[in-house]
Amino acid sequence: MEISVVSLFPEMFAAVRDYGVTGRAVQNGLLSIQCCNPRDFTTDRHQTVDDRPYGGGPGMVMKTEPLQQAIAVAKASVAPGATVIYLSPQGRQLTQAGLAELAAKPSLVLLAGRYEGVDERLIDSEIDEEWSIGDYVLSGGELAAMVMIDGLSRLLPGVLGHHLSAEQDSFAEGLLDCPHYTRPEHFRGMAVPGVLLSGNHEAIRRWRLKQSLGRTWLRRRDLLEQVELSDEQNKLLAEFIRELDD
Ligand SMILES: NC(=O)c1ccc(NCc2ccccc2N2CCOCC2)nc1
Repeated sequence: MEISVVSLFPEMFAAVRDYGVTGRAVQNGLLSIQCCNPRDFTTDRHQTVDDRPYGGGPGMVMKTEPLQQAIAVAKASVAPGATVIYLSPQGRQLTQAGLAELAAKPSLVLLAGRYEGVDERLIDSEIDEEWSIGDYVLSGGELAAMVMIDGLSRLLPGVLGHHLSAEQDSFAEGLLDCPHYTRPEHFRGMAVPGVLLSGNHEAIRRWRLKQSLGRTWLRRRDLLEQVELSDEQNKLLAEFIRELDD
């Protein structure tokens, strides 16, 4: 997957390009992340990328010319047919399903806005999709772009070592994750659930599924309503709920 980001702060993207799962994906050639800075496309002495808003009001708006030139260069630096995405609070809410859609695309250009945002005419003429990582306001689109990059890169073939962890990613099934444990076996007087020490992989699979179902029921009933449960899942959830009263 080729990604080119348009941002006034390209150095920020070291956080995904140089570390962890995404950093390894870049090293293995499974992901490429390039940056294009609109400031490099200014012609005035002050390298102006923003201007006062028509209609008055606080803050500044990002100018169209530097952005359109940066977007043109960004599109030219990735495979043709790139989807141009704008990260903003006004966008479509990003979910695991949305990430799966994005991970299937050959290339992306991500526009990270600053100031109070971008001239609407730039959005109308250059942006294919507007996405939001959640209902909150950030100082810029860079962190939202990195959240999207991280989430979709985990879905690229070959990025996660044991593919199972992506499949077992309970969020991929629409459920919350089960609890996890590692050594020591006793910590502050708390033991590890016995089933996890049993070596009985089928019992462990059922226990983990039951925990995912139960946690989703307790913490995110809204997610559970979107999931079609199998007979086994319904049975395990009923057991979990019954055991709550014990
Ligand atoms: N939820 C998200 O995905 C998200 C994304 C970006 C973002 N901020 C950059 C931004 C981008 C577009 C429009 C306005 C703004 N803002 C600029 C700073 O002032 C507030 C408005 N915030 C939250």
